[in-house]
Amino acid sequence: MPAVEMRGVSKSYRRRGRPPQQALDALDLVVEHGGVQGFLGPNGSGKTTSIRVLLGLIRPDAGEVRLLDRPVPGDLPQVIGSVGALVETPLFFPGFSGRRNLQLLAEVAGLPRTRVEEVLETVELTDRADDRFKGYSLGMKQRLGIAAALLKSPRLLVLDEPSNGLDPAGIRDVRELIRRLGSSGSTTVLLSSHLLAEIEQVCDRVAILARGRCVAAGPVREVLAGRSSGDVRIRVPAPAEAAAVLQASGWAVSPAEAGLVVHAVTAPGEVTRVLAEHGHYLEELTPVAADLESAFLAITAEPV
Ligand SMILES: Nc1ncnc2c1ncn2[C@@H]1O[C@H](COP(=O)(O)OP(=O)(O)OP(=O)(O)O)[C@@H](O)[C@H]1O
Repeated sequence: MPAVEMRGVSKSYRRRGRPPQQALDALDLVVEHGGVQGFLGPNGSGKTTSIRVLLGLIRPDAGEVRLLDRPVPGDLPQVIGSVGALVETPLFFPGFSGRRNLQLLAEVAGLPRTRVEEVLETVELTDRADDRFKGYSLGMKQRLGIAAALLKSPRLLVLDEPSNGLDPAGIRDVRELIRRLGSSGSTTVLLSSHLLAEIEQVCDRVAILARGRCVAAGPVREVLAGRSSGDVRIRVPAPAEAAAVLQASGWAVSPAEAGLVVHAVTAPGEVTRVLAEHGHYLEELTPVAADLESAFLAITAEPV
């Protein structure tokens, strides 16, 4: 049973004097339990809308949504207690300490104070827990927000662009925290981001959104490996001569560090054969993986 299932979910926003804006277009999305699932897409691709539909904050026009195996919004009351979310900058009392703010939330939720200490520990704010919230850095404020979302020991934690607006140290701390949460085994983390590096560093799996649709999904490595650039890097003892041989056989070749890159190769064995026929024996041949940036651009640019 997946943690999240969205099938054929559509949502348009009505706009005064203009045609409606289609934010989700028959979106299919499945998030399996455990680890960190990235939700990657350019601005306006529908990430926030999906999350708002998932949390029952807006109703979709069509489609089915299941959260922890319960239909949403129908069974939302039964399931929302197992979901923690940080969707906007959380509101805390600025003059109260981080600890006091969490204690108030815990009291409202009927949770023991020991839980406050546990989540402070998890987000590494114990040392600063008695300082006033208004004196916290943005990164600390964000980590306190994550602590608040963790109070209920959620099975699913939804974080919408948690690094937005943070300085590099804050970004690093939040990423480390998300990685730790994902590897704890008890919580599935759904992390939306438009930052490729963040997804690459933090996530186990990724779903890529473009124009309100999921255009690629799977383990981060597989989604990217499926987008190999078609280039191969080779090492030969005489690169200049080998390049001339390959060019004469119709390949585009460019020099690379310690060798050559042969472009748009469909059968690497052909490169080996042609070179061997001309007395050039390969020392190394490696496919060049598409870097994340170009894979992402290629995926989101494809017509769907
Ligand atoms: N309340 C709204 N009224 C009208 N259009 C909206 C509204 N909210 C979102 N949209 C539009 O729906 C589309 C999807 O927006 P959404 O915020 O879900 O995307 P996103 O991937 O989260 O982008 P971002 O990273 O910029 O927040 C965009 O074209 C956006 O302009």
